[in-house]
Amino acid sequence: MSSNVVKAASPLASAVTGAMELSVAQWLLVVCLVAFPLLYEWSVTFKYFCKMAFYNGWILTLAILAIPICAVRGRNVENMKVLRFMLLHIKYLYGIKIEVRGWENFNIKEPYVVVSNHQSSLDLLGMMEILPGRCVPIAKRELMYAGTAGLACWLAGVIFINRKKTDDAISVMSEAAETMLKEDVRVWVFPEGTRNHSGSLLAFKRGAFHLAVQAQVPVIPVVMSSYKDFYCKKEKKFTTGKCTVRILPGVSTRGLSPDDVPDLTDRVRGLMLDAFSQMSNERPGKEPGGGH
Ligand SMILES: CCCCCCCCCCCCCCC(=O)SCCNC(=O)CCNC(=O)[C@H](O)C(C)(C)COP(=O)(O)OP(=O)(O)OC[C@H]1O[C@@H](n2cnc3c(N)ncnc32)[C@H](O)[C@@H]1OP(=O)(O)O
Ligand SMILES: CCCCCCCC/C=C\CCCCCCCC(=O)OC[C@@H](O)COP(=O)(O)O
Repeated sequence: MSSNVVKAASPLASAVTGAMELSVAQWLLVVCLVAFPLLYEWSVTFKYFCKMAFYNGWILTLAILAIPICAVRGRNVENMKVLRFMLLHIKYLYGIKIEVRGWENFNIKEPYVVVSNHQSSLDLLGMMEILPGRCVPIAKRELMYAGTAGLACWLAGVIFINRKKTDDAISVMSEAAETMLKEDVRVWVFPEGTRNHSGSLLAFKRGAFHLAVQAQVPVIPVVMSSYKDFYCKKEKKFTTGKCTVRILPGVSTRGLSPDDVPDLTDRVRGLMLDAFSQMSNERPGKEPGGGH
């Protein structure tokens, strides 16, 4: 009988002895492996930071793969297709369903300027979902220095502007107007100029509209519905959810001059604001037309 007790106790004893032999680093690893999933499930804030860190980290990692592929062609807007292809799956990783409406409005052969609202870096998902061929975004210069992502963007022909130097930004955009026509390129601009998660649209900067008038090409407004139901930076909330992307009919600039830019800007912003409000009223749990 005593030998049975010894037999039964020995695995336990060896487990206890084994545990006592763990180094501090191994203990820390065990604690982290247990604590991480618990914290992830219990803390909305912890989940938010993990998801955002992975989002940025994953993009930086994917860019490592994209760089050699893009480098073969050199700096070329066709490389944007490579970035798009590499980023398209991210919505599945995050359980974000994207519904697109108005595809037909992109059926224009000539170049155009796309203008869209800018809520967060998550806009990249909606943008990649619908990015037309030969279309490059205008981005703040700081993004060029975002490690591998910056280099990938540069190789894909992203147009960088220095927001602190208006004259420089304007001359880069004037060059872009020429490039659009000479090289059949479309340009994507966030006319709010900065991320805005206020639930409305900021005043629009006029650069995108000057660009369209200078090149005499249409402006195509794109509106991404509010992320409020699944993402909120202030509340540190990031769950799964649905986003609707609406491509609105193009607005012609034919015959317009720089004097018409303020009016054009207001008109396009008005159209986008209407669409944004309408889409906000269609949010799950809300009756279309304003009910709660
Ligand atoms: C595998 C993975 C790899 C990684 C992949 C990652 C891909 C990422 C790509 C996504 C990138 C997204 C990046 C988003 C951003 O960075 S948003 C921030 C940058 N974008 C903008 O700022 C665009 C909008 N800004 C403008 O258009 C501004 O007008 C700007 C030109 C920048 C100037 O701004 P500012 O200094 O604030 O001045 P104003 O807007 O007040 O303008 C001053 C007056 O100048 C007139 N103006 C403006 N532009 C022009 C022009 N082109 N020609 C002539 N005149 C112009 C403007 O009308 C003002 O005059 P008035 O007041 O009207 O008299
Ligand atoms: C070695 C350096 C490493 C730096 C790491 C930087 C981390 C960045 C990592 C990945 C980049 C992800 C690309 C996301 C693209 C979205 C760009 C974006 O949303 O920019 C914000 C800009 O529109 C407005 O900026 P502000 O709201 O004015 O601010």
